[in-house]
Amino acid sequence: MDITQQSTMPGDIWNPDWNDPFVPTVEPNDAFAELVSAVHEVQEAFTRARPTPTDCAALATELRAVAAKLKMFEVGEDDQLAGHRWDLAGRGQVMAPPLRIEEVTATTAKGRVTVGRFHSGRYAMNGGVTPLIFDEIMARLANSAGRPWARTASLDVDFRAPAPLDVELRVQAQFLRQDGRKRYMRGTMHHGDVLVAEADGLWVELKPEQTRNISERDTP
Ligand SMILES: CCCCCCCC(=O)SCCNC(=O)CCNC(=O)[C@H](O)C(C)(C)COP(=O)(O)OP(=O)(O)OC[C@H]1O[C@@H](n2cnc3c(N)ncnc32)[C@H](O)[C@@H]1OP(=O)(O)O
Repeated sequence: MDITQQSTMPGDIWNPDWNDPFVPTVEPNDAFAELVSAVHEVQEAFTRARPTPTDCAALATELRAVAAKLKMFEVGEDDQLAGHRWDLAGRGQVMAPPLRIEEVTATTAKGRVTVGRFHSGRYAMNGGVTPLIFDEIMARLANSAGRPWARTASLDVDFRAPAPLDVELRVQAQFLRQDGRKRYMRGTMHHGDVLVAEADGLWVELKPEQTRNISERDTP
């Protein structure tokens, strides 16, 4: 796939016309999506395993061989695929929980996420993972509807109930108000009817000199 075309594809959430109905653009033979899925499988299998020392050594050698192969394709951050595939859950960023954002309006965003043991604290979602999910959905909303770029200035998360693993959680964000360059956002995460976490966040619109490193491909 030609990565230079990524920022203009219909499913690109930063596209200025993106308030049109969201159409995921995963292609039938999407090899990069396959690779992301394979990395996720490694992460989950690694987390669940208790290999012997001999097997650890052999596996480390195999994984280093994979890393060496990937290094042959290294590009600059603007050109990498990970994090730039807006149509994939988690944007193809393998550290991120696989949040699938399903709907964004000018004032609301909705998504779903299921995490496994890789993102576990102890029989529940790790407390550092929940803010990752809120940051992702609230940042998308903060930067939607053609608004100029803003970065997260503060994110305050309240953990109301353990967030279970291996089941779907619903995540929502709401644009509360704008005050000059400040955009106030609110987020909630539910398992069924149970509120598992909620968040308040502040996004601050960037001044021109603060957008120097933002690539053309990421500009709404
Ligand atoms: C590549 C682009 C990606 C963009 C989306 C990706 C989402 C992200 O994950 S961003 C990564 C995490 N966030 C960051 O790295 C941001 C780091 N921080 C910064 O860059 C700066 O502090 C930044 C831009 C947020 C604000 O700095 P600056 O522009 O100098 O703000 P400043 O003029 O001091 O303050 C503006 C207003 O915001 C308020 N404010 C700023 N920070 C805070 C804060 N943490 N808490 C409360 N209020 C704050 C100020 O009080 C001020 O309010 P008022 O206008 O009423 O006086």
